[in-house]
Amino acid sequence: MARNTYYAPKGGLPPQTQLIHDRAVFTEAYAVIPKGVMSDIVTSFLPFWDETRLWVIARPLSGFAETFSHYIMEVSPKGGSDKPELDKGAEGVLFIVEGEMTLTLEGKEHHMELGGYAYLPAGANWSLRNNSSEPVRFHWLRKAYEFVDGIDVPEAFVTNENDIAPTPMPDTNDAWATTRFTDPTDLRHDMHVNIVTFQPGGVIPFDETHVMEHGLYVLEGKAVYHLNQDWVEVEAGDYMWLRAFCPQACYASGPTRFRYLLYKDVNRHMVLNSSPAYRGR
Ligand SMILES: NC(=O)N[C@H](N)C(=O)O
Repeated sequence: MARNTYYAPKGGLPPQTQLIHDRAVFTEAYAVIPKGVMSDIVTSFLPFWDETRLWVIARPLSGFAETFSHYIMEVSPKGGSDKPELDKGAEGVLFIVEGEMTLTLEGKEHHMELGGYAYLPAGANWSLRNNSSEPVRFHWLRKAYEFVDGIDVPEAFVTNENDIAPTPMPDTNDAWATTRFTDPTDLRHDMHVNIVTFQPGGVIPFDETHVMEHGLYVLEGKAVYHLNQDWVEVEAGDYMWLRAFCPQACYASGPTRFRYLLYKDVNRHMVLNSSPAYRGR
């Protein structure tokens, strides 16, 4: 009689549930990085950050299209950085999802906790420390700021999402609203990082198809998202990354509200191939 052969590697196979639920997708139009794959084996580290690890969930890829990078940072007690950003041309947003930390920005200390949001203009002078006894987890979105002659660089600010009233989308019975951290008509800003909230059953009822790229990190709830030609189920902890013009719609499919942190690039000309900037690409 044939004997059984065991192929399982020493560490064991992933549990069956994980195989079923991991829904990672990478296409030319979009990517989905489910929370299940943001595990210990895909962490990164950064120069001049102590007691810190991170998950890089978006980065510029082709040099033509993707404008931003997005990290999930985890800073252990006493960790942080006195030299966090090495690129003087990079602006950033920090958004706290767990724990607390001290941000020193242009010489002023800010205690930041859940829902805390900081805008860091290109060239800002900042450092960060976790003085608490628990890890702090936050999102860090970065983009090369597109300077424009005659337009000032926006000033730094620190706030909390709870201090900002969401703006409802017209004609949605408040089922769809956006917490805006910057004024959409303020042309100093070339990126927006907002929070979009749907009440259960709320929808984006048509395929939005637009020039802005997106990074969407699901903060709460569940939904079915239409991405290009596919319907994808997403829930809290999942990430989606959409290239320019990727058609997108959704409906909030769970019993609780569905919310995500949304990156988009805004308010700037496209680089044309007649431009000297193009030749560097
Ligand atoms: N997928 C989205 O939430 N898109 C937004 N309506 C937006 O483009 O601002």
